[in-house]
Amino acid sequence: MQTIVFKCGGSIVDALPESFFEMLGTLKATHDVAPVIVHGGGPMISSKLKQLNVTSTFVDGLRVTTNEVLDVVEMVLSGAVNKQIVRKLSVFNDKVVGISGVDGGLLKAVPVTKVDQIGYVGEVTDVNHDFLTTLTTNGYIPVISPLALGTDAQRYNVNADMAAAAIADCLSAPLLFISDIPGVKQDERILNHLSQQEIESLIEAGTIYGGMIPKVQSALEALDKGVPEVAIVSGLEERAIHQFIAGEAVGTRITLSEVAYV
Ligand SMILES: Nc1ncnc2c1ncn2[C@@H]1O[C@H](COP(=O)(O)OP(=O)(O)O)[C@@H](O)[C@H]1O
Ligand SMILES: CC(=O)N[C@@H](CCC(=O)OP(=O)(O)O)C(=O)O
Repeated sequence: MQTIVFKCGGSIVDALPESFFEMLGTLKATHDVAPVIVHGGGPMISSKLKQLNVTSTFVDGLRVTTNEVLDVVEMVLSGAVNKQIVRKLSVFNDKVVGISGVDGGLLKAVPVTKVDQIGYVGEVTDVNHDFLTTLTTNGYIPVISPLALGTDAQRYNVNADMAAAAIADCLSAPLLFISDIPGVKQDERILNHLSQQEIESLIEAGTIYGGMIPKVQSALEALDKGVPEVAIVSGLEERAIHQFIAGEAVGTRITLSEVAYV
């Protein structure tokens, strides 16, 4: 049985069709693939913060997270968004379990170091492999919200792309980023393939910006640690997800070095 990590971005969660949940919910039966789902919810957090009159800003695609912001992040991600995905998947599979990275010691984190004064933003240092594989080998589909535990019961807000990459690394599983765009674009053209060097120049040039920065950086980090395959696709392209499972070219495929795109 193969495991694949699917990261569902907050940008697309609400627009995902029923057929998407059916495909993921029946993946074990149809393809002998165990899905592990990691989700975001950035737009939903921003909208709840706005409603509560709490200001929040981003640095390089990461949300500056005060304790007040953290309360909202946890409420929205581990509450509303997580349970929405669990409910929609449960129509097609009884064994869907929604957890946050805080549960079962799933994700351990330390404060991020590459950005100053960003507050309670964590980077994952440890993933509980036993816990995850106990779930997947018993047929459960984990749906994971990206909060993590530090020392002294401190919670951290982890960018969902970074959490998904750490989980894919722990499971040595292919990683598919499901977003609201069909791939990384340059001048409105989708780039079918991106190497580390190309990514660095596109960030430098401002062509890759905002939430796409942690996505491509997490992809590179995952590949560097041995994750076999990483791609970015739109959640509205059902065929793309089937093609990824079949090992075919989809969306934007990311690799460390320049290789001929097959
Ligand atoms: N070069 C690029 N190509 C495509 N999208 C880009 C690019 N640079 C930045 N983006 C932005 O990244 C967004 C996807 O990242 P994000 O909003 O964080 O999505 P998700 O919720 O799926 O993690 C796109 O909707 C787009 O606004
Ligand atoms: C540190 C940080 O930025 N955390 C993210 C977590 C949610 C997320 O990553 O959601 P998307 O996948 O929809 O972007 C945030 O607070 O928005």
